[in-house]
Amino acid sequence: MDTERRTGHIEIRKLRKRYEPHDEPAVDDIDLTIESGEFITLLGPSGSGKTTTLNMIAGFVQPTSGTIRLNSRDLAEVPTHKRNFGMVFQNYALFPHMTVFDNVAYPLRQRRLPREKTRTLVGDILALFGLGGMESRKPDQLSGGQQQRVALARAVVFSPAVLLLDEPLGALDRKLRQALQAEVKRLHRDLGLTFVFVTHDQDEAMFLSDTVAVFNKGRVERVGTPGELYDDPGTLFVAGFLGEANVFAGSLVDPTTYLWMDRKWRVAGPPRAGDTVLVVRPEKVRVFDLESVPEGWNSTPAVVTDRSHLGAVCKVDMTFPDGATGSATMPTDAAVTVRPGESVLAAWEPGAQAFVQPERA
Ligand SMILES: Nc1ncnc2c1ncn2[C@@H]1O[C@H](COP(=O)(O)OP(=O)(O)OP(=O)(O)O)[C@@H](O)[C@H]1O
Repeated sequence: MDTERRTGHIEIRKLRKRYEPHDEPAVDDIDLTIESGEFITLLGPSGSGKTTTLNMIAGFVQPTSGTIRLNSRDLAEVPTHKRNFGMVFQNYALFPHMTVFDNVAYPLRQRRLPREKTRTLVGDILALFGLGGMESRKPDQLSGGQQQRVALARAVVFSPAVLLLDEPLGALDRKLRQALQAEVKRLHRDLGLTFVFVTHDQDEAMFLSDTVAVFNKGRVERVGTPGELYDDPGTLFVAGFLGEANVFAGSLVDPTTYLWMDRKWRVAGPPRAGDTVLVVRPEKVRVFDLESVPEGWNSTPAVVTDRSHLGAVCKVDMTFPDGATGSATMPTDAAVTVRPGESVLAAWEPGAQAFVQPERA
């Protein structure tokens, strides 16, 4: 079987990159399996090693050690142009002197496809991207969004095994970015191709991906579906990077009781070993008058510092007795009447809290 024609299944094992002369590796022994046809996003802050990882998959950067396999084949000796990967980057990198048609036809001509076949494939893919009728324009006669559509069309026209995307929408304004996100998602559904997408934008990652791999300081801190990572982030870093979290660092006194300051809270399910920090998402927190918390809920006193109307939701910012800040969000019509300066009880159901590992040094 011609393995390179299949949609790509990628296996990354003990992959490491250390750039000379730095001591700290940019990518530190990561393991990651990318399923065939999956949309995976490498998400993390600037400098966490996402682009280095993508560039090692692409073949632009030589790993210091470790292996990358595509459909079981070790890519160590396979040069970039033989990996059969489509690529899209933030800066469109279209050929400025070529027309839209020639830009998109370029990878097919390189592969010496017959002229008629090239014409058909380019026509089909331009239609898919809503670029019909623009064949003879040059890139500088297109908007930013259209240029990025051409770049996407060029990256998938030759049916690659995998599409690699490095912050492809980073240069676009918010509205356009959202429109293109929807197109990228549709494209993935239509093509059934493996997508590996790099971003530092958590909302973009959550919206697009089947699976998110969260990078922190050169390591993959956690891998899961957006829902899994949000509800059970596993580490304090992931809890804070994917959404907001109220953080309480106390201790488990017995399997059903968590002690924080002088508060004793109920534990719904026993935490995993090492998961010592309790986190609660703001939308799980409700704010009550003192002494009126529902039976069985966990609660802490708090002082309201701000209340803001965010359209669909209302956000209440608070300070807790340990001096930490936190928040609660609730539907605007939940009739919250609290005012800054007021003392309240912030409360949640035990099932709504999660336990995570503290931040690693
Ligand atoms: N060519 C290079 N030479 C030396 N150091 C590099 C090189 N490329 C990246 N680095 C360093 O490796 C680390 C990881 O960078 P990388 O670009 O992979 O991170 P990233 O998560 O993609 O961040 P960003 O979103 O800012 O690109 C950083 O500390 C960076 O400074």
